[in-house]
Amino acid sequence: MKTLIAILRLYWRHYPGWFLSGIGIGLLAALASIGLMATAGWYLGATAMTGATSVGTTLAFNTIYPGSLIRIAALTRTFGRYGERIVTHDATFRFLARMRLHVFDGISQLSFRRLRDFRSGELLARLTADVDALDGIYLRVILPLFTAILATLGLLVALHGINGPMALAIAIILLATLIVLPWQAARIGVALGRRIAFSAEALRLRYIDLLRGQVELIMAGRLNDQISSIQRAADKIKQLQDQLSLHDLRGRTLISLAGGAALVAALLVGSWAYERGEMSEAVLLLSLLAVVALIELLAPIRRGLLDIGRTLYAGQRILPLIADQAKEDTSDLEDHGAVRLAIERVDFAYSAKAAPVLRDFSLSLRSGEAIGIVGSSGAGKSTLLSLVAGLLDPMTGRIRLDYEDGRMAHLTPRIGLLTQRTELFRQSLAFNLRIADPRADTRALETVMDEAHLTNLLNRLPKRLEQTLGDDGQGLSGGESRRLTLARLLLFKPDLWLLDEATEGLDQVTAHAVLATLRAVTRDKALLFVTHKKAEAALADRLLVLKENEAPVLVARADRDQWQALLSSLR
Ligand SMILES: Nc1ncnc2c1ncn2[C@@H]1O[C@H](COP(=O)(O)OP(=O)(O)OP(=O)(O)O)[C@@H](O)[C@H]1O
Repeated sequence: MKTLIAILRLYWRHYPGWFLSGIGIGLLAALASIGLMATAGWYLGATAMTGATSVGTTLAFNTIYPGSLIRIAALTRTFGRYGERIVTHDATFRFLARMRLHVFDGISQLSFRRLRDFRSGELLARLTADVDALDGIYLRVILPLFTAILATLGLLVALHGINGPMALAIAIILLATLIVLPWQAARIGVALGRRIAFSAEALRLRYIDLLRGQVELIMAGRLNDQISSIQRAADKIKQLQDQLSLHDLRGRTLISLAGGAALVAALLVGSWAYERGEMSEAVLLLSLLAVVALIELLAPIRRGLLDIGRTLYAGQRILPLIADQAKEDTSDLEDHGAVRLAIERVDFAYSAKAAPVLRDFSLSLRSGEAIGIVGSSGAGKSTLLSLVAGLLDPMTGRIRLDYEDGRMAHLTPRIGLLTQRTELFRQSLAFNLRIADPRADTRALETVMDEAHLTNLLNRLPKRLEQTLGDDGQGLSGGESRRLTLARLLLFKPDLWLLDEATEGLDQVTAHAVLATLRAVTRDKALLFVTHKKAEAALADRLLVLKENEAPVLVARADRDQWQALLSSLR
């Protein structure tokens, strides 16, 4: 129930007008449908009785008014249904598109640690299948339910005006149907829908495992096992869907029975009223056909509620991802000003059981300063960069990065991280660069390519900046890929630069050239970098030495002897 309310609140918050107009137009179409049947019933009854009683006598019967009413009702019903489809589907698609963006924003803000908890393909399922499943709540549950309840109440009020006892008899049967059947359908739907969604997820993940690990599965002779497990998941879904269809069929039968009961009750009470002269034949026929039209409105509610489990399950999985996205945009800011990084008494371990990588660790860094991190492999150098970049969360303590100018305190400084792993997309070179600045023109792109010492590469590519790259930068050498991500950072103009072995894998000449660029562009920025190389370490004002199970040591350039000894220990 909480999930249902949360989804409806989201819908209501973004599209209250569409939400209400959909129900309004749906109700209009439903009332027109009832009105059409009722007027047609009255018209038939009245003409029949006119024919029966007019033999030998002269009876006048006005066919203009009922004929016009029937036409108006028929047109209203047709246009109402069309309008309702347009409005409700448009609103739903807008809602889904917005939710997809919210879910994506939520995913992009997850810490690295939370991201690792998801299996591959799971996040894609959140963005696609789960968001799509939300369409059912409004279109197939709220809309038919509200329309049916309001139309039933409207008809009962009208019937009460015609004949109280008849309205009461119909009210008892229809209201009981409107309570019992949806409740029972929702109960079955929640249980079965959840199981179907669960099995569909298992099927999807097993497929992804099969596709990703095909070679390993073949080598280990486990391909058939994996295919059988996929088959089992598919069979399970079919079995559950058959159960759902069976419940749907039963529900339809029950609705037909309830409708039949309401009709019989209306007929009995109405005939009784007719015999006592309280109701004409035409009005009796009108009432009966109005009830028939109303019963038609009840069937869709049940089908929608049977599917509700799938929707709720999807809602439960994506609602936690939809965070409040009220971030400030700093993309328009030209002059970012000075920043200050403060790492205060941070403890970090990869899991509760793992040994801590950092213990009670503090460090501060300002714009214009450069700290190089050196030390043994596995000492936590990359981990420290990930913590500062916000990819990992400290267990205790805090890490703050702020603009020194108090007027910019509400803005988030830009962090640029260059790691060993480069992320390049199967898109043009220009696209890959413009991720950092969508408004950058060709000249700006060529400038950063030049600064990253990639002009030779650019000249080699037949389509230059429009050349499409392969997945993960296929077609480029490792060094070129890394320099391309460096060019992207140059375009991004971070306030804090985090570099993890920036010149690793580059030949000496290129490494020197890249270092010269880095020195120039980071001169008035804050720079924290990991290195094993003497030439790179010489860029720093202070060197942080990290060693496993030892307290970190900070060596300043002014401390000449220690500085020299440290540099000469590097290659
Ligand atoms: N994702 C992870 N999950 C669990 N443990 C990890 C993870 N990444 C690193 N570690 C562990 O944390 C410790 C610090 O690793 P880190 O990569 O920060 O070291 P490093 O100093 O950068 O090493 P190197 O110089 O070899 O790159 C190591 O013991 C490593 O095994």
